[in-house]
Amino acid sequence: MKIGIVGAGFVGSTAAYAMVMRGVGSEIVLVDRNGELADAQARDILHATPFAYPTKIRAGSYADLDGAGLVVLAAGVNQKPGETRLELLTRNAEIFGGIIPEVLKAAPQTILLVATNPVDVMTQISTVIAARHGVPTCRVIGSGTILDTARYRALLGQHLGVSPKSVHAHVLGEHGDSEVLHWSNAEAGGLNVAVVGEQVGRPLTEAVKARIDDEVRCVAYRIIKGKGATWYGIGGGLARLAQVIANDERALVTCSMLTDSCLGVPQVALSLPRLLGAAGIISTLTPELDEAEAAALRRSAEVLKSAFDGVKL
Ligand SMILES: NC(=O)C1=CN([C@@H]2O[C@H](COP(=O)(O)OP(=O)(O)OC[C@H]3O[C@@H](n4cnc5c(N)ncnc54)[C@H](O)[C@@H]3O)[C@@H](O)[C@H]2O)C=CC1
Ligand SMILES: CC(=O)C(=O)O
Repeated sequence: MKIGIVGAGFVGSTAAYAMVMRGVGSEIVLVDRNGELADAQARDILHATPFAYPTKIRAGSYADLDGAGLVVLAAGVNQKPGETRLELLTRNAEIFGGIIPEVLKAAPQTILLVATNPVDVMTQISTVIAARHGVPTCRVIGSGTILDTARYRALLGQHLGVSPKSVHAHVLGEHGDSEVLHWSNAEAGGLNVAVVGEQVGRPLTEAVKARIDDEVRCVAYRIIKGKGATWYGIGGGLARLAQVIANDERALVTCSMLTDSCLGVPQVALSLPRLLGAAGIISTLTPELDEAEAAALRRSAEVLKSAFDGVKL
């Protein structure tokens, strides 16, 4: 599959690198308004191909996205220290208004995978713009909480002393401050993580749960304070989503998509467990939530809906 990446900064270039290291895609084209940057990133990543997979990678223009089955959108501004994702909205919405028609002119059949923040609202904006070009909703995907879910699994695995790959736990709702860690259904080895914690002698006390919640929800602010931006986690997550699509895996992932109704909130893009394959999102699962989780998810949906409703399109 040919993959395009628009935005060759930290996120776009790391996604390309992670795809090459995983052998995802036969050809990758990097597009950026800073052509020199895109070219430099492509050349640097090309030099890693002998250690990974023989992916063809180069910089190009929008026209070079012709035939791409997937285009990752990672262009736009990122957060400065202390800034929330939602504060990026006006600037990035304007940028997407210019980018998406160009992408779809070259690759009308492509799946769009949005990474730019605030990713859920940007996914909803992309869905509206893409629909004007005949693209169905299921082909506009936001990376959503793929990253937060990875953070959650990594921290749970670290606490329990088990591989994060054996931990099945999800973050739902916004990729951002109002996100919801789904504790009541988090499991490892077929058991609830609370039971696993007791059995391995590493109980998930309220204090431990609060620490994990805070780290998942707030770690991006800490990383941005320390190194200016985040890129490895999301780069890995975007490569994984691209792999699922390229291989038609029908994997269940938490990612964002415009959703008809979430707990009574209509027409909102947010993350839920979604079945993903070559045609995009095939279906959505309704999670079993306790009362507090359901209330938190509804609040998260309301935050996103009200942010989207404030956008002029
Ligand atoms: N969804 C997620 O989990 C995550 C999302 N992000 C978001 O990803 C986005 C990109 O972040 P970084 O890569 O760190 O930023 P960056 O500044 O390193 O890269 C952004 C790139 O977009 C390019 N660009 C800007 N306007 C453009 C246009 N009109 N056409 C083509 N290219 C354009 C810039 O030249 C720049 O190279 C931000 O919105 C950031 O908040 C970052 C981390 C995680
Ligand atoms: C920046 C961002 O969205 C993250 O690392 O979660």
